[in-house]
Amino acid sequence: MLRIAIPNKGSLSETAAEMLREAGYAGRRDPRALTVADPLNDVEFFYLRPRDIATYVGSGALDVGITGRDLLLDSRSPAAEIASLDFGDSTFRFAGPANRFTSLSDLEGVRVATSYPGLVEDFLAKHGVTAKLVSLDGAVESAVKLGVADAVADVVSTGSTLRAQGLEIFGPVILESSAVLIGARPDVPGLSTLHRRLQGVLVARQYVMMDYDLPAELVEAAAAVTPGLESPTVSPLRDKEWVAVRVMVKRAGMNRIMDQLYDLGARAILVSPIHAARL
Ligand SMILES: Nc1ncnc2c1ncn2[C@@H]1O[C@H](COP(=O)(O)OP(=O)(O)OP(=O)(O)O)[C@@H](O)[C@H]1O
Ligand SMILES: O=P(O)(O)OC[C@H]1O[C@H](OP(=O)(O)OP(=O)(O)O)[C@H](O)[C@@H]1O
Ligand SMILES: [Mg+2]
Repeated sequence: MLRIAIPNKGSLSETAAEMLREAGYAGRRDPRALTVADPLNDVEFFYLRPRDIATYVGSGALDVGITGRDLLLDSRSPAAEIASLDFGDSTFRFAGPANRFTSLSDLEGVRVATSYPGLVEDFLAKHGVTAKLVSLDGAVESAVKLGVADAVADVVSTGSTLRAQGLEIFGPVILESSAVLIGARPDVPGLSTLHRRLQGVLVARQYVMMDYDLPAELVEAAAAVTPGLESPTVSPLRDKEWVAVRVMVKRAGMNRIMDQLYDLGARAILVSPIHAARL
């Protein structure tokens, strides 16, 4: 039985639960439940604070988990990232009062508030800067105005929280984060199935199926536009001069590709969603 840690609340919880549901796993009926058994899939879910998930997985108490890359690094847990899950994107940055700081070295000896002290300490140490970290639980953007710190290091999504507190980003990007699947033992039974299922959900979200009809002599030119993952499926049509092509394309670029195919001579270009996939 694979024991899986997933966020019980916060920014990552809803999408993580949705991905697992799309991957065919059982979810919570009671939103306050801390565990859910899914014997049909031979897994058990543990709903935990995202900040604690790397600790549980790193200690071996649980096999795998879904958390943020920033939270994983901050925890200094020995758990490793297995795959990025393409949601919960954020950037981790330094910020300070407008015009006060320009580069990382300006942080030398300065008070920096953060709720990710492990992550920030490791980053500063790597760059040879010694700052005084002020560890806070959240709302760190208020720390400067309230006088407990000179700068902050925090998760930035839209940047509106920083702006509202009169702070500006400076210095290098500390980390580009996203939700990740983590584990401590790559060979744990059941992990490869979970990983493949989650990848199937990502593929179903990122790709669409494209069908089109094409004069047979244009197959090579069309394959250059839509190479597919392995190779496009080309089927004969009743009219021997035409073929039907079926191929997966990235959802994000599909309209540009349809235009290119149309210009090339393809007709009846149809797009349909992929509901599930195993590649
Ligand atoms: N706008 C955002 N605000 C906070 N965290 C975000 C945001 N977007 C993505 N994340 C990611 O979500 C994870 C933090 O989730 P977590 O549940 O710990 O904090 P939270 O959503 O801020 O909830 P809370 O503040 O109630 O603890 C991190 O990996 C972070 O990078
Ligand atoms: O760039 P933005 O779109 O403004 O988002 C980033 C802010 O959102 C999060 O705060 P949250 O609401 O989770 O509160 P917290 O600081 O108490 O965790 C994060 O800690 C930042 O403060
Ligand atoms: Mg928060």
